[in-house]
Amino acid sequence: MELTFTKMQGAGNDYVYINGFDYTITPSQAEKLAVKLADRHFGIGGDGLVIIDPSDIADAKMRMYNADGSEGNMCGNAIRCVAKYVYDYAIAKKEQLMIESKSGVKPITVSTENNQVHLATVEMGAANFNTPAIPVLTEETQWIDYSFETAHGVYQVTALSMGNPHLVTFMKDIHTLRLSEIGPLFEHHSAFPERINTEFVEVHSNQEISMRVWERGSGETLACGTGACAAVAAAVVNGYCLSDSWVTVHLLGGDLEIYYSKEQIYMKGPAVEVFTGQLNISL
Ligand SMILES: N[C@H](CCC[C@H](N)C(=O)O)C(=O)O
Repeated sequence: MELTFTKMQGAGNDYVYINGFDYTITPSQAEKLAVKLADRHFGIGGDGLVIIDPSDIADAKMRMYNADGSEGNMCGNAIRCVAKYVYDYAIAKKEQLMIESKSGVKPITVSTENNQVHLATVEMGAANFNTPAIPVLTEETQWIDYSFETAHGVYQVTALSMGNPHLVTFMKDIHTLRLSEIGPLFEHHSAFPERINTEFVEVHSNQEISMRVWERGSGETLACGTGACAAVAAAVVNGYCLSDSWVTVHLLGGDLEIYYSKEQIYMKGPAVEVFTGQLNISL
């Protein structure tokens, strides 16, 4: 099957995008395709695969798959790129877009230059700290500054959902972390029946943090949009950052701006097309 794809990245979190308006790809095909195309040696290379489908309730629908083929419910960096694709390729040439995801419809405002999107602001919804909603298997109703035991020692963690599961821990220096060793201990821990995305955060001020992320199904990525929202939400409830103000999040792949309130989180960041291509693939 001849497939046209588009490679896009948001703060270095890169995915292969396929236009589902042109191709019908079943969930099981998408899971296999994600593993094949995400491979950085034998495929196109990326943190996963995103399929941009028609939607009955929004301008388009995002289906996101991690590099291991597992489907994620929401992806912040990818949804900005989906909005870019929908605008740039005239699926919906509007600066206020609605993009459907598995965790609801997200309103997105795009900023354009030369008739192309370069920046997008997403209404990400509210953080949910209730452990059953994340999910976390525990007697506790919330894990905020919770002492969490791993094979690598005890970490003070905060758990929350941004439509996908996140665990946030704060530390003095994130750059000496051996993430490939400790990331899987969190991702595959028995407390997380659906696994989990984990953010390791260094606080610089009440409006500036840095973070690294170990993503469920993709390993360490250069950025994670839902993860940046989770990091700021956890920083606010733990008293490190200000509520109702913008916080700059420095990630390995670039910066995201996050505005936290109890009711709504906004994420602002870049959306970049890297290249397009064709490939022949058997589904
Ligand atoms: N990179 C994405 C998050 C992917 C989450 C995925 N790893 C999962 O929840 O399974 C983001 O920018 O929000």
